[in-house]
Amino acid sequence: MLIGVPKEIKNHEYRIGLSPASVHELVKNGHQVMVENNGGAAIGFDNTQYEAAGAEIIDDAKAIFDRADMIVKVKEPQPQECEMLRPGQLLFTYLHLAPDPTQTELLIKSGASCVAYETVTDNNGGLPLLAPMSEVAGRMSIQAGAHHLEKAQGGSGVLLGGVPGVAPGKVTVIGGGVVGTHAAEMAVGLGADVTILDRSLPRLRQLDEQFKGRAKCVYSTSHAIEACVTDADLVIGAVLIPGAAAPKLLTRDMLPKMRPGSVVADVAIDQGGCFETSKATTHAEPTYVVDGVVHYCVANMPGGVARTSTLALNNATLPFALALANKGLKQALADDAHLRNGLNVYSGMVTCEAVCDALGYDYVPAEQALQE
Ligand SMILES: NC(=O)C1=CN([C@@H]2O[C@H](COP(=O)(O)OP(=O)(O)OC[C@H]3O[C@@H](n4cnc5c(N)ncnc54)[C@H](O)[C@@H]3O)[C@@H](O)[C@H]2O)C=CC1
Ligand SMILES: CC(=O)C(=O)O
Ligand SMILES: [Mg+2]
Repeated sequence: MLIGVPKEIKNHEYRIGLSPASVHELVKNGHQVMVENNGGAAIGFDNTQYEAAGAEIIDDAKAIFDRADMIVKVKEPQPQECEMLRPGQLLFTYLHLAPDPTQTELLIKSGASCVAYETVTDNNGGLPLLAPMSEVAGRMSIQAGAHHLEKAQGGSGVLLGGVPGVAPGKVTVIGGGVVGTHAAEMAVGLGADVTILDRSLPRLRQLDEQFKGRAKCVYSTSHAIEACVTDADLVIGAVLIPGAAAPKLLTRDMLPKMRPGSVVADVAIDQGGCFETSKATTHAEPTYVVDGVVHYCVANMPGGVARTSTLALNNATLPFALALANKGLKQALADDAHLRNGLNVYSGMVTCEAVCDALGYDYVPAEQALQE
């Protein structure tokens, strides 16, 4: 198969779909890989490393989109990238379609087959291609939150760990999945006073076992969320209903009850955000203020630590990229129900039920779409 890896074009996005090691693996399996000129240069993967791994360096994205059977990316395709996709071409990347009607429409129009990292599943009920970036974003959210609590950044001037004689800052984490757990571990590590809310009792039991009293584990109701949020210095939004738009759990009326300069970091922003007042921001301008509360809503947080993130993402995506390249889309999806769950758009049909629910499309199950 001829595989194309364009350079990412989203604001401050320095990750790349395939690392040199992944290219080497695909080439060893008999495939050809095209990488855009300097696609990984910003994170120390220069053209010579890709060439040594067997890739061909291509000057512009258009030539890659024109020729490749499969495009491997990181972020959802931007409008100009969607325009370059063509019928039958395979796109393997994050999509986050439920909150994004424009991208969904463009992918339907393209006729391409679009497999979304974030809806591929595993045997344990997890999302193996989302997990590595959730680990990164969860850990980063505390770093970002601590930074924006500083006065010079518009924050309240609270040090999360406190000092002897001064109580630590309070961190509320809404959603105790991968993002939430990694956020809580970092916050606990800094010495903060941490509360995690989740609506899954089995998950709360696991968290209780893991944190052994170092974090409070609370059942998520709107009443509990309001009590924890209004007492917090830093709130992390980390809920997910796979494929679907995030529920709005932190509502606008709670903001005036928070201490001015408190920070809310909505990691779930790529699914539309779980705070009513969230709107996506970029690494260049990560925050804005509503009712005195600093909002951090960067939709591609792992792009900020792009080298670590590219390596972590490739560890998870490579086996699936290999399966798609070795077997072709139809056979790879027929053989693996978990990978099949990643198919969101196929030949103009929307094959992810949660996306159809959010955007009003007729749902065509992947099995049915693939037969047409
Ligand atoms: N902004 C960014 O750069 C990044 C964003 N993300 C996003 O972060 C979000 C969370 O991802 P993961 O932690 O991997 O998901 P996950 O599936 O591991 O965890 C989500 C948790 O939310 C809980 N939950 C659902 N409804 C809830 C409610 N009403 N109250 C409390 N908890 C509730 C679930 O029980 C689950 O434990 C996703 O939207 C993901 O796309 C992930 C990586 C990077
Ligand atoms: C998960 C995601 O959207 C990201 O890593 O940017
Ligand atoms: Mg994202």
